This record gives sequence, C-alpha cells and structure tokens, in this order.
Amino acid sequence: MEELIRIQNLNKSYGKKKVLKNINLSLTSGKIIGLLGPNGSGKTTLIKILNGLLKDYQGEILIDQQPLGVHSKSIISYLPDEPYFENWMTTTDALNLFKDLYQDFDSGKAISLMERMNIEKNVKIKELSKGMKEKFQLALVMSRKAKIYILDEPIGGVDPAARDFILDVILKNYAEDAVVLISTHLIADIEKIFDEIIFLKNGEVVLHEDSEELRTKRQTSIDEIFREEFKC
Ligand SMILES: Nc1ncnc2c1ncn2[C@@H]1O[C@H](COP(=O)(O)OP(=O)(O)OP(=O)(O)O)[C@@H](O)[C@H]1O
Repeated sequence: MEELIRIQNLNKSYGKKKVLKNINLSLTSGKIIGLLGPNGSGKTTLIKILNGLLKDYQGEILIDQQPLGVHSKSIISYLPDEPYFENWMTTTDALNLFKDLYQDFDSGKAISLMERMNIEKNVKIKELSKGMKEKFQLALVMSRKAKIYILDEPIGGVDPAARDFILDVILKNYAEDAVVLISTHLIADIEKIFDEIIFLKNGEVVLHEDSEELRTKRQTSIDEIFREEFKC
C-alpha cells in the first residue's frame, strides 16, 4: 500500500472562526474512503485545500510524497460540489477541454459513459438538468486514469434510482491502486462501497477506521453510527 495523501497538523480559519482543527490523516492506495460529517463540519474546506484552491492554512500536506503543486494537480481528479462549466459550453466543448487539460483523460471512456447516461454530444450544458450536469461531470472526472479521485457530494443532486448507477460508475472506473475520497451526507445510499470512514465534527477528525471493522465492532450500519455520533 502506498501513502497517497498525508495531512499533518492542518489548521484553517476563516477570520476568527476555526474550521479545521489539527487534522492528521494518512490515506493509502486501493481504498474508497468516506469523508462524512454534518453541514458545516469542514468537508468542502478540506477538499478545497487538497486541491490547491485554498492556500491560507497551517500544516503540512503531501500528495504522493510531494507538496501541493503541479504534480498533485496532475494526479488528482476532482469533482467539485458545484458544476464548474461556463454557460456557453456544450458537452463536446467540455469533453475537448478535459482532453486538452489532462494527459490521463480517456475520451473513449467518457463518450461511452455519456451514452449510458443518455447525455448527447453538442448539447449546451446549461440546458441539462442539475442531476444530468452532475452525472456528466462525474463521467468526465472518472474518465481520467488518476491516482487520486476526490469527489465532493457526487450523489447529492441525483434521484435515488440514479445513485446506484453513479456508484457503479465510480466502482468500475477507478484504478485499483488509486485512492477515492468521497464526501457525502447520503450515507445509507453509499456506505456499502466504503473501505474506510472518516467522521469530521466541528472541524476535527473524531473517527478514522476501517468500515468493516467499525460495523462489526458496533454491530450496526455506518448510517446508524453517524446518526448516533451527530445526534442534535
Ligand atoms: N468562504 C467562507 N468564508 C467564511 N466562512 C466559510 C467560508 N466557507 C465555509 N465557511 C465556513 O466554514 C465551515 C465549514 O464549511 P464547509 O463548507 O467546509 O463545510 P461542509 O462540511 O462541506 O458543509 P456542507 O455539508 O454543508 O457542504 C462552516 O462553518 C462555513 O460556514
């Protein structure tokens, strides 16, 4: 197993508000990891830092043994929590953009995923529904042969029937030696694919465990454990 993400003593504040508090994590290859926590617990902030989008933090981050930078950008395939395409773009423009930006992008795979999703070529992205946009973006992100996939709420906007399809896309398309970090609130729908679970509570990691061991130890589902931990 290769350590692909190492986070040491990570702290981040917005003004006076501390939103990430002394985070330490080591994430290794071959795992699908659930980053779980209630609204405002810091999931998106952590994900943005890993993707080099927020720079004013304290602590050390190593991606594939190297500090954040050109190398980390080249090996992380990132699905943001909001669609990032420009209004004028068509599905084909976005496909070509990914082809230009990422050497590891497999356009044949993306086209076949689009076909399975009934997303046509040359359609204006702004004319797709929210769920279709999310599926399209996921198809592009999962068509890279990346070492690290970071997916912020990949099933948030799609209907329950489409969720299993999305999980299938994730499971069938990540390389076995990659790490997949997925943030979500919809734990019951997705927990079966997690190898490890991280609970983030008020900016702190309160649990990081193998999901099977956790279920066996507590004799219940991750969803139930989450509800218990974060009871209002
Ligand atoms: N740009 C910002 N300026 C100030 N505070 C922010 C900013 N972005 C996030 N925060 C605050 O940081 C905290 C963590 O937010 P973050 O979006 O990382 O949480 P989250 O776990 O992803 O939440 P959600 O599940 O609702 O998306 C929250 O208290 C939020 O209000």
